[in-house]
Amino acid sequence: MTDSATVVTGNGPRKILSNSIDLKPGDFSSIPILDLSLAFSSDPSDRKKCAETLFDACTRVGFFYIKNHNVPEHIITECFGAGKDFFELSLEEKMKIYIKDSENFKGYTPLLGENTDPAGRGDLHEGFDVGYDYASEGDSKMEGVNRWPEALPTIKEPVTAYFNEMVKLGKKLFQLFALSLDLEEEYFDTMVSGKGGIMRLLHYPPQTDENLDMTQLGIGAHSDYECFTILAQDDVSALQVLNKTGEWVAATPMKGTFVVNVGDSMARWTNDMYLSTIHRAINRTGVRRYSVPFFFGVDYETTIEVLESCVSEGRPPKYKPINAGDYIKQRLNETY
Ligand SMILES: O=C(O)CCC(=O)C(=O)O
Ligand SMILES: [Fe+2]
Repeated sequence: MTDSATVVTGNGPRKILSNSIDLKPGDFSSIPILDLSLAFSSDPSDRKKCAETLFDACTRVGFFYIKNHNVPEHIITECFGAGKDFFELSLEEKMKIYIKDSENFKGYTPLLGENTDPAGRGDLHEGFDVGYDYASEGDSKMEGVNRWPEALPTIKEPVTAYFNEMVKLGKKLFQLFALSLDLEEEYFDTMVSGKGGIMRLLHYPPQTDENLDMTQLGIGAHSDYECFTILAQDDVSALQVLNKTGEWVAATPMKGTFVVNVGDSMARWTNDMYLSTIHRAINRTGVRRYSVPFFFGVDYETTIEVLESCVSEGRPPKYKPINAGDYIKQRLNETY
């Protein structure tokens, strides 16, 4: 195994310095925490202060925790419960809604069914993908209904409730991103109906040291495609974030928080001022791990173009305008 590797991102290949399994402190050795109670304050100067912390986190790390996010605890617990029940179904039941039988990337991905890192042998997780639930109408690029397991219809309600909470929270975060970029707080409002959200229930079985191999991780090194991801994790540690010196930093689960990270689409909007940081997950704990990432982006008809506030003489636009739907669909096609 060489010490460096190349990770394919939505914005081109990126060389990473360290391909080792070890965790070490590097240029950032911890992930900042954002207190969202300031973002919910009626005082604009509180919201601006929160946006400044977000700016620091996005330009320096690309990852941050959020606390005081206002998502009711029971909605999160019930969604994790639905995930556990789903993954306990037989493979035969789960394969009835196999993601590759769907034209719009909804349904089940079995173990090793996905290969986040093209150099890897497949990811050691299984997943269930859910999107905005609207009947086929209009010409949106990712239109379509969700696919629920016939044998477990009860999961629809808690999963949908969680999805709707994430849309609410995501819209709030978009306002904070706008403020942090010196835009009107409402700048993204008309572009984020929630239809550009993708949610995944994930299950990572434990990996023992004997079968641990750099070509087969829980999820291989990658960047996310959308604007940002809101991740709920249980209390089992697995997520690691790559810093600029090539070292992996653990995003240890913290009670009452979500982990948020910048994705490739936001990197484009911001001319790479905001970092779409590479990350991976390895579950070496000996117990099962469950997580729920929610990838939030602008509606698929939106044009993603470098924001004026992120361009200067010394920093000309690095990216051409691109249609959000085409961009995301292309990335999903590369993964599945
Ligand atoms: O499960 C995790 O901790 C991370 C998942 C992730 O990075 C992804 O699905 O893109
Ligand atoms: Fe990710």
